[in-house]
Amino acid sequence: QNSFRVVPLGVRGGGDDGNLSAYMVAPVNSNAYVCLDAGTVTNGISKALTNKAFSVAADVVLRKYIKAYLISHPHLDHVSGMVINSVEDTAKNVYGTEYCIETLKSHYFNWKSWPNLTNEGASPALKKYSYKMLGEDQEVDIEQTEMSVKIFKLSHSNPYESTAFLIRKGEKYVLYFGDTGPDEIEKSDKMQQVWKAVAPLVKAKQLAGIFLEVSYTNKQPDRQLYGHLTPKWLMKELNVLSEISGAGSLKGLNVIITHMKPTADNESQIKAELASDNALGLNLIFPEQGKAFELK
Ligand SMILES: Nc1ncnc2c1ncn2[C@@H]1O[C@@H]2COP(=O)(O)O[C@H]2[C@H]1O
Repeated sequence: QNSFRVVPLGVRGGGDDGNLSAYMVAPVNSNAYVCLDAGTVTNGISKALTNKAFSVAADVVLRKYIKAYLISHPHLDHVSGMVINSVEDTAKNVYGTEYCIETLKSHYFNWKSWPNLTNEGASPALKKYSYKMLGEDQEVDIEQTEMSVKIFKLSHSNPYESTAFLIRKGEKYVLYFGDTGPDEIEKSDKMQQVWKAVAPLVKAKQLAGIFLEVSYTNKQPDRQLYGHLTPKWLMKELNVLSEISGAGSLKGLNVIITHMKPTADNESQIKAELASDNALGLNLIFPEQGKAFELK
C-alpha cells in the first residue's frame, strides 16, 4: 500500500526562479499536505493543475491543501515562494529550527523585506503565520495533518545550518534533507547521526523514501561544494547508511534527487553519474515540477 503522495512545486537548486525547492507531501488519499521548503509555490501549483495533479482551483491548493510549511533553512531559494504568497495565504504554522525561524523573523518578515504576517518579531505582528520552533529529540504533530515530524540538524557550508525532516504517518516514514554537504567536507557528523537514527527503519522497510540533494556533478571540486553533494558524495553517504542497516538493505529504496543546479548540462550529467554508480540498487527518482508521484 502506498504511503505518501508527493507533488513537487519546484525541484531545481538555483537560477530557475520559477522552479525552486518545494515539495507537497501528504498521506495517500489525504488533502492535508505539508510543504517541505517553499522556494517556488504558485508556479508549481499552476504546473500541477496543468498536469491534473489536483482537481481544484489553484487558490484552494495554496490556501486549503497546504496546511503547514516546514522550512529546512532560510536561504532565499527555499523560502521565497512562501514569503511572496503569504499575503494571499491562509493562517498556517511555519515549522523550523530556532536558527531558521530567527532568520525568517529578522531578515524576511521584518516590515523592511516584507510585511510581518507572522506572530512574532517586528511590530505590528499580523499573526497569520505562526512560528513553531522544532528542537532535536522530540517528535511533534504537524497540526491539521495526519503526520508528525522529527528533525535533525545538518551542516550546510559550516557553520551555517540546515535541517532534515523525518515525517511519519502511522508506521511509515519519509526523510527529507534540506541542503547539506558531506560530513567529511563539512567536518561534521550530522549526516551520520541521521543515518544511525533511520537505519532501523530501513531494515524494517518502514522508510518510503529519502529526499536528498545533488547540486553538482562529480567535476565540482570538493573545495567548491558550498555545502552540497555530488553523485559521488551522495553514494558515499548512503554507503554509510548501508553499513549500519546491513548489506543489501538499500536495494529498491526510493531516493528522490533534489536541488540539481540547472547550469549547462549539469542535470543530465548528474543523472548519468548516479546511474553508473548505483551499486546499492537504489530506486532513483528525478522529480519534475507539478508531476505527482507516490511512495510506498
Ligand atoms: N564562496 C562562494 N563563492 C561563490 N559562490 C558561492 C559561495 N558560497 C555559496 N555560493 C553560491 O551561492 C549559492 C547559494 O545557494 P546554494 O547554497 O544553493 O548554492 C550556493 C552557491 O552556488
